[in-house]
Amino acid sequence: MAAVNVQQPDDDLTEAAGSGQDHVFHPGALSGALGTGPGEALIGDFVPERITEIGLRPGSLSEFVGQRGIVANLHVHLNAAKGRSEPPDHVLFCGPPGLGKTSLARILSEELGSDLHATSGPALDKPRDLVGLLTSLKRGDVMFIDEIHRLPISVEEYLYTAMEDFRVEMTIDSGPHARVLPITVEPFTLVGATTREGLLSAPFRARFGLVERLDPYPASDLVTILHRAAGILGIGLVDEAARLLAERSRGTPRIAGRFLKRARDRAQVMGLDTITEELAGVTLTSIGVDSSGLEEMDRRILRCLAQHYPKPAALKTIAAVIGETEDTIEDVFEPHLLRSGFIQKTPRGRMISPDGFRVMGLDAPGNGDGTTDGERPTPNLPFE
Ligand SMILES: Nc1ncnc2c1ncn2[C@@H]1O[C@H](COP(=O)(O)OP(=O)(O)OP(=O)(O)O)[C@@H](O)[C@H]1O
Ligand SMILES: [Mg+2]
Repeated sequence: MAAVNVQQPDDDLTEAAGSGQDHVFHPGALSGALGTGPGEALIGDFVPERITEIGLRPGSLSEFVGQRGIVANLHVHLNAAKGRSEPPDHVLFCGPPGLGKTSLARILSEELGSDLHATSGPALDKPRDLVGLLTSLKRGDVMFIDEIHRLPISVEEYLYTAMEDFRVEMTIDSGPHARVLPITVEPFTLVGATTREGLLSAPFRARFGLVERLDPYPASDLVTILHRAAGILGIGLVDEAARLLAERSRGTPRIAGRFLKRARDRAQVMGLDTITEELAGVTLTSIGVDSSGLEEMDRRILRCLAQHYPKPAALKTIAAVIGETEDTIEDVFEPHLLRSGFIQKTPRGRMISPDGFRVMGLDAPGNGDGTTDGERPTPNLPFE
């Protein structure tokens, strides 16, 4: 079993293992520690939430549901690299939060039978922070950098020679005594994950042999993911309930998993061993998810845009009004609102669409088609 070496605290792993930095995590230890196989946790057993999150992660490419094009590409590339006894090319996973980028990075190292060294862009402040990480890599290991778009430019440039030539240079001393020490790095695979591909510089992006973009999942894939997760959590889930939860999950497995866990809570306190459609519906209502899959924050954004109408609202304004960061609005909330056609991006800011007014139960002012005289929203621009 491959080990996971978390150089910097990584959400679920360090929390679940209750340790800090430089932790080597063996995925197989989880079920051992719990005294159950991953599918054997019963309702009422003490299974901390973050641990169940790890258990829900698909462990191999064959367990990874959906994103068929990406899975097929990874299969071909991994097998070809294994056949040549070479580490695979560097891989970049791009896409909105919760679609499976981290899961794929872990799967990659599992499939290679190599160790995963995980860190994140903001944790690497200076090139020096990279040296220890790079020199600890063994041949064929996977170095995973989450939020890679947040790497400082000096660290990014330092990575270039490591990625291309498997060597780096370290300057020792300063002034007239300064010496440059060349350091060789074992051939490795860098896996980067980003929710903001557009923020990566072109030379950096060009150094990844594979750039894979994850798309939101169709409801049918989410139904499969939910049934698998329900099996792991040890709760029954009728098909209609799975469909309802899937349809409200904005194409995102993480959200589907969250809804499932809330429905399981409700089933548990009611003494039920199966999530029915009715129970799923009550759960969604209780956590503020409406029939269009909108949550409270989405509604706040739409309310803010409706108040500005017919003027577009700048991202900064929306952030101030709803009390969220601009990044979170762009990464987490906006993609779904844009995809559903509830908002539009214009060159001067965001605008609510006629469908946006409708979903909020408001009358669209103006010409009835979302425009007022002299004001015509431009079509949605592609995601950044
Ligand atoms: N294809 C899939 N099949 C089954 N479960 C999945 C799949 N993709 C994601 N998940 C589940 O969704 C959760 C979130 O996935 P993951 O952490 O890999 O997303 P991410 O893209 O790295 O998100 P972020 O950008 O926020 O880091 C995981 O716990 C995993 O259980
Ligand atoms: Mg992630």
